[in-house]
Amino acid sequence: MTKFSIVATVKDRKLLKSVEMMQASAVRFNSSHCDLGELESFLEYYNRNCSLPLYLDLQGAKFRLSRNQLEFEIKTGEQVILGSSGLELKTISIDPRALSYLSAGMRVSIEDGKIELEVLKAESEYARALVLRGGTIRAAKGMNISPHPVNQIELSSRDAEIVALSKKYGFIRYALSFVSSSCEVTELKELSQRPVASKIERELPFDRIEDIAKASDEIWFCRGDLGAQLGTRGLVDFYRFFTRNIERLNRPVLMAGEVLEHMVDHPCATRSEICHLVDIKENGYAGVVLSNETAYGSFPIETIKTVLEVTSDE
Ligand SMILES: Nc1ncnc2c1ncn2[C@@H]1O[C@H](COP(=O)(O)OP(=O)(O)OP(=O)(O)O)[C@@H](O)[C@H]1O
Ligand SMILES: CC(=O)C(=O)O
Repeated sequence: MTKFSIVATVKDRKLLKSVEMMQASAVRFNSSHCDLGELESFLEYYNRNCSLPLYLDLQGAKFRLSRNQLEFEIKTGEQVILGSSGLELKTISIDPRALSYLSAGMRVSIEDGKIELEVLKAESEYARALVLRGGTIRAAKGMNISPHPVNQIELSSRDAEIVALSKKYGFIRYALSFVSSSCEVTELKELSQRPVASKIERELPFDRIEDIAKASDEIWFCRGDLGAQLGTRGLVDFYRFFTRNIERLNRPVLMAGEVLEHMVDHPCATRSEICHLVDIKENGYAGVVLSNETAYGSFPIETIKTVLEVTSDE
């Protein structure tokens, strides 16, 4: 029987040795959180020091706040600016592609729904929004409007540059965010000649997901963004339908997003997390992708240990 995969996200080189010693199956590094120079030096180090496969996560069609965004708190009930303006309000610097889609009344979610805004007024350079649920604004965090308005048909120039600098490494594979068609995946595979995991992060007709799977080596079911796109009930309905049809995809499918989220700041998982983890395995998922738990959580090694303990066949 194939081993249940554990992909551990890291944000720098510090955890690599321990992740390898814990027998994780692969490492994930998100290219959206660093500049190309930092990425190159991380890859050089990885090449010399880690023998696990490395998924390089590409932004694809996903919207994010700017990497230069300053950190600050926003409070429920206050107004903020999205984009840039001279108004005396806190300014959240968003993906320029997103601005043209904003209109009054639209909901904007930041960091998988931790922060919620409602657009009050949209201009060409900026939008004014009311904070419905406050929190801390941080650089490069994901942003969602639903339904996601961008269907990418080719790689962005930044993603193509990342592929050009990374594909020489034999340990590299790619995880492509917000995929909506098989042609994006085919382009990436042809350009890189490397395996590609397609991240399902928005609702798509199942036959489209089947097409994407045919072009991909692996599928990741990404609950963080799916939850922001679909809301609670929508996520549950999509998850149930997807899971019942998982065998039709004929590819390994990994579960990503809040797998053992409680362990970001607690040494143990909740009972419901561990029971759900074993259900995921029974339902045909081939593994999990750990995100916050290993990227910045306080108990990364304990998290990997817990997944091993719950999912091992012995
Ligand atoms: N290279 C990095 N540098 C700094 N912080 C990072 C880096 N990689 C991850 N992080 C931090 O860890 C968090 C989790 O990383 P991860 O890539 O799983 O999340 P994400 O930004 O929500 O993207 P995705 O939705 O693609 O998972 C990030 O939001 C960020 O705060
Ligand atoms: C992992 C990821 O991208 C998500 O859960 O949205």
